[in-house]
Amino acid sequence: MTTGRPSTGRGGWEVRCEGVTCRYDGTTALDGVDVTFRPGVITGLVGRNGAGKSTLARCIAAWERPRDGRVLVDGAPVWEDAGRTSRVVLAGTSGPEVGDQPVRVTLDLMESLRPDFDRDLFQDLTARIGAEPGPRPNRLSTGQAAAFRGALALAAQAEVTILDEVHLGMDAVSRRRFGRVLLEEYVRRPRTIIVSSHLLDEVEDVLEDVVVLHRGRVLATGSADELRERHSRGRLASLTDVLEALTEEAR
Ligand SMILES: Nc1ncnc2c1ncn2[C@@H]1O[C@H](COP(=O)(O)OP(=O)(O)OP(=O)(O)O)[C@@H](O)[C@H]1O
Repeated sequence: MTTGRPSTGRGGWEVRCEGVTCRYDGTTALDGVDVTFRPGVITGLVGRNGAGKSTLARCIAAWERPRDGRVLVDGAPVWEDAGRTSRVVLAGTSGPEVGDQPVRVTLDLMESLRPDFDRDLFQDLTARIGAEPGPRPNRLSTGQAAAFRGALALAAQAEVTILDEVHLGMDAVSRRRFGRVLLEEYVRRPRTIIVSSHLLDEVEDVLEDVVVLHRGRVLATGSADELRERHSRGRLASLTDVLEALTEEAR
């Protein structure tokens, strides 16, 4: 797609980053990032601490405007395009919840901002993950809040869904259930999913593509299987092995 009008297909939208550069007072968080996330594919955005993953996630979701370059979602710039921003959802370590208000206020907000947000699906997802939403979001523990945000993001049924360390704080059972629910929802309604997590061993099985960031630059992209095979020495490499090898080479 190259027109300004978003496509209405249900398979998820392509995300293309062209020369995306972001700086914070002397720190270059992203340095000319050129990368494409394929539509309808689950891609892992991986990298060591400070690599720029969260900054890239925020640029894709139009929470942050790159100093240079641009992010194209479904072929057109995402920045200040409500038809696109409403269909790119980012769940991270902070979220859209209205902490000190009853949960229904957050659900009302999601319904007004996200065209395909489904309240019943949200309730169903929290039950499947085993995370009761509680009376108010600010009374949730770290892990409960993470599961709450993950369920909100999936219930938005957005064409582009970004999960940035959404697993952080979830206990092992919640992480396993969330992973299962993520796949079930993806199969039920395919969309473009970008997953950033340091728990690579736990998420790597669901990743089809991988983008490796290092010091604000793209070190490698490709299918997860290709990258694992390329870095295998006698035994099949894990994504942690791939990340270690690539970032050592780049030192
Ligand atoms: N608001 C900010 N102000 C100043 N520097 C920032 C800010 N946000 C990020 N940075 C810097 O930008 C760089 C990239 O940070 P970012 O959070 O995107 O990395 P990350 O890959 O998500 O890291 P982690 O895996 O540790 O969460 C880091 O050097 C970080 O210190």
